[in-house]
Amino acid sequence: VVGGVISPANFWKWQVSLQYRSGSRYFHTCGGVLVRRNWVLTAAHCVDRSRVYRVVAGEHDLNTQNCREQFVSVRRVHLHPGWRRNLAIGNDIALLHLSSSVTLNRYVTLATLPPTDQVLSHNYACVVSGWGRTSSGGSSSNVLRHALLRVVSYSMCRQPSWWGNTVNTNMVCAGGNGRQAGCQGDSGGPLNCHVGGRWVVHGITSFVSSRGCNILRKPTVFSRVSAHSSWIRSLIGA
Ligand SMILES: C[C@H](NC(=O)[C@H](CCCC[NH3+])NC(=O)C(F)(F)F)C(=O)Nc1ccc(C(F)(F)F)cc1
Repeated sequence: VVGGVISPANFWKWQVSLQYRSGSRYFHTCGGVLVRRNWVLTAAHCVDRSRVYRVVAGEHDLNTQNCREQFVSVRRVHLHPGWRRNLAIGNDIALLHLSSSVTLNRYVTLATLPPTDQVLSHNYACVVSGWGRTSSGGSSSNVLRHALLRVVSYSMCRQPSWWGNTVNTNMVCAGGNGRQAGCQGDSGGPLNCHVGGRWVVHGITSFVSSRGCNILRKPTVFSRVSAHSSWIRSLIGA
């Protein structure tokens, strides 16, 4: 996250770290969102390589361990059937079936998902969270960070000087002010929006400009969760 702050520990209780094994160690590669005790929502581009994955719930500082973290392996990766490995086509979303269920407690809770096809209006204030880079081309963060990003309407996001036809209606654009942004390593994590008195995950972090993360008029682009309700429900139930 670029232009953000360090999150209070375990504030985003549905945020998980998605990690892959290399040798005998695991490395953070993406964020994820806990949607059931044994299901995690993430970005398809995070998991479309055959690797051994695990998720860590209750995580804050990737470099320290306390009693709050829960480490769970991934039993099966379900890529969205419409994922074509082209960010512009979209469907950059996947569900991870965990090998066991995490324990819900004061550090780990389930995300609230939006009603089908709910679209937030232009300028609605949301928050992106993650352990990704803190500047374009910079290093990632050991501690969870977040930044305020305002929703950019689809009509504005689709303007030629913005994202043009790289974005479609199954995506949410947010930010683009040249200061705050998601960045590499935040992929798969949540766009958290406070709606009706509670935090709701409206987006799954998908892409930023290849010219940099916090580029003016290139908002961070998220898979719109409310566009994928039926697919999500078909796997995790109502
Ligand atoms: C460097 C930049 N990285 C990204 O946007 C990566 C996803 C990369 C997946 C493939 N390895 N996502 C992020 O950095 C995220 F954290 F913001 F989500 C990028 O590739 N941007 C990009 C590439 C292609 C297109 C498209 F083809 F759709 F025009 C749009 C953006």
